[in-house]
Amino acid sequence: MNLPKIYLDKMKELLKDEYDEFMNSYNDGKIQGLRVNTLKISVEEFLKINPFKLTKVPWCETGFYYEENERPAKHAYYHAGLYYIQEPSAMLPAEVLHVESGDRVLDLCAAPGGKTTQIGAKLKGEGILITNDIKHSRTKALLKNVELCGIKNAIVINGVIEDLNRSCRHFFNKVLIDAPCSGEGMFRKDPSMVKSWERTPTSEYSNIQKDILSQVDEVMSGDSRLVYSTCTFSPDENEEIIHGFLEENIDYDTVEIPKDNGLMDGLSEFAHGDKRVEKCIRLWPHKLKGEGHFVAVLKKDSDELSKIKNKDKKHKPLESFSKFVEDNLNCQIHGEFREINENLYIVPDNMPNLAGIRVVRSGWLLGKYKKNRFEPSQAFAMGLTWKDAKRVVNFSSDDPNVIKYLKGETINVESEKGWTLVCVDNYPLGWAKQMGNTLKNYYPAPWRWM
Ligand SMILES: C[S@@+](CC[C@H](N)C(=O)[O-])C[C@H]1O[C@@H](n2cnc3c(N)ncnc32)[C@H](O)[C@@H]1O
Repeated sequence: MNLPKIYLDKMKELLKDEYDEFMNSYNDGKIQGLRVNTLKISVEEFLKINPFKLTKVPWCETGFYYEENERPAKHAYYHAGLYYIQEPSAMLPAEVLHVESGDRVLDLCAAPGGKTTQIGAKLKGEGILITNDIKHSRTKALLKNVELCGIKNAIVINGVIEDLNRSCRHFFNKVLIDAPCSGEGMFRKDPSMVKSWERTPTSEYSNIQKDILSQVDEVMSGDSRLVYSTCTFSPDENEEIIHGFLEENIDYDTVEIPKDNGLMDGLSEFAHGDKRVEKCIRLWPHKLKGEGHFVAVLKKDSDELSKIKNKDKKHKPLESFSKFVEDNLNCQIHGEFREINENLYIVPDNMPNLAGIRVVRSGWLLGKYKKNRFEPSQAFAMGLTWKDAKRVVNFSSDDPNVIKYLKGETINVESEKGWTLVCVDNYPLGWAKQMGNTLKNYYPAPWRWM
């Protein structure tokens, strides 16, 4: 691989006698992984039906390596949201955020949603996840991944941290900042990143990182955890940033994470000798099977209280939704219903007032009111199980009808008239409507198999 001299010199200074070992890692193949989505299936059940050759990622209980010749994104189980494809070192930040069901979590730099989908699974539908990206175009992929994985308690927004300072003051007990960075850990996986590295100095990223961190305390509750991560090796975007943050924020300290399986300490010599940064984690490609990452876990300890009151408002959905449930489902849908522009949602408990913020999605989108009818959404299908629907058409993963359905084509099968949940091996893919001998396809156009 052709790497810029200035980068190589920097790595020599950083790695000293490990430099050659690090450089040799560029000759290895890229490392690829998938993470089982436990909102849909347990790891144990997945391993029973798994069609790939997998080996365990040591630092993530749901993470697996797959072989270079496998194509898990082309399998029907991917389209049923049974797993998310994620580079293995990128699985660590959400693991060490220690999310528990019921937490109030912010994922600030979230698109396309690798860590958000991991956090969503850990919340198990309880609590709230506000997931944000500054780029509106990137929130589309984020939203799709939230829906595909069946996450019901996420609010997807498009903004910057200042937008949340008022509405979510001291609200979150877990915050992840997976910061924009110079991406030096991506060179092996995506050599085109080298060009963008050459165009943009690391100082441009470190300014953005400092700016984000200078405002994060406003949204953190008294007793809370902050994880900062990057996929770059550059200390000015890693240890130095954490050192600067700790100097400015006396309520915070770094948290020790057990470092086994090749996880290494942060480098204090590049942070004015600040020993606190040694508790940070470096994932080096020559020390473990991963492309590379930096992760800092910080704990805030102060007695600030969340300013958010629990609004105990219950809205009733319109009759046409109740009729849809009665006619088509075997289950009841519970939660706080909210109607926004003829769309019906269930919003997470304790949802803050996000007035003035560009909200892309407010929780679980159930569907749309069309005149006197209710039309269910794709997100609704992805948040159900096959047992919830009165009419199910179930294909096995090697049935050609699966691809036909994912391509948006009409399928010839006979079943009872009405809304039907189309499944692969009992895992929902989306809606169709049985009419005569055909299933009219409601798989959304932007999701279709190309
Ligand atoms: C490293 S990527 C995030 C990857 C993501 N966490 C994942 O796991 O899939 C960084 C993201 O931060 C976004 N970003 C850049 N500056 C930001 C800012 N000031 N506030 C919020 N997001 C920002 C970028 O658009 C980009 O999508």
